[in-house]
Amino acid sequence: MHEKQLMEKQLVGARAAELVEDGMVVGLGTGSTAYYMIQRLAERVRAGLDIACVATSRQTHELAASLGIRILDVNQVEAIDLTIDGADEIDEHFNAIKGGGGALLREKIVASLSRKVVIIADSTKRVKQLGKFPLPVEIVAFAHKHTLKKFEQAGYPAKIREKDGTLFVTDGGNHIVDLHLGRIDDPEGLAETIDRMTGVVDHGLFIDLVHEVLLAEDGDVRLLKKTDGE
Ligand SMILES: O=C(CO)[C@H](O)[C@H](O)COP(=O)(O)O
Repeated sequence: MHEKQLMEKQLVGARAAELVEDGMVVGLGTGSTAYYMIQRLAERVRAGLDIACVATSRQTHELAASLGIRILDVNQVEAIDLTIDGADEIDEHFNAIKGGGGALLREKIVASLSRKVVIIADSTKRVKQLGKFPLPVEIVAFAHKHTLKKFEQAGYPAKIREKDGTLFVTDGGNHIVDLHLGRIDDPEGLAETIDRMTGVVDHGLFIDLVHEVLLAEDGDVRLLKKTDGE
């Protein structure tokens, strides 16, 4: 990772933690940008901020709990006031690709339960068109080779994700297929097509789930709102 990108992640992560208010139920995202948000949030909790959080991955749960942040099971909360999460790509319509870290399913569930979703992004994440970043799709382990083949037969260059020489396993016990599409002309249509495929649990296309983007750019942070026509 370039130094500039790292600094932007730190900057935007720390700034995002300031969006959290006393009494909120907060959804904590996953990834390196979320890491910096959680670090700053923990400082605020130690200084007296009273919040409860739900985590989008085991990794985030462990990190936040180790820093003294109160984590609830998602079934214990009625709703989530604010979720702050990273993204692999975010376009002008606030559609995103997520799941680079393999947490897309819980991330999408938590986002769908949230009153407000804010994506925290370094400047490399903002794109005109989605698709350069491989689109992660979570598939069940059963018959995964056949599901992979179906993606290829449908014309989507697909690669099953591996980690340390074995298949990557998500928090839900599933596998991930990364679709190397290059560009996605119709995110909504693609999302519907993938949703219909047997063996698919969910995919990393986040359509109409994001309300705001906190974007690091030129050494500063800008809050973009969907109502701005973004
Ligand atoms: O979707 C995610 C994990 O599943 C992450 O939010 C996404 O990969 C961005 O990660 P990072 O902040 O490390 O660039």
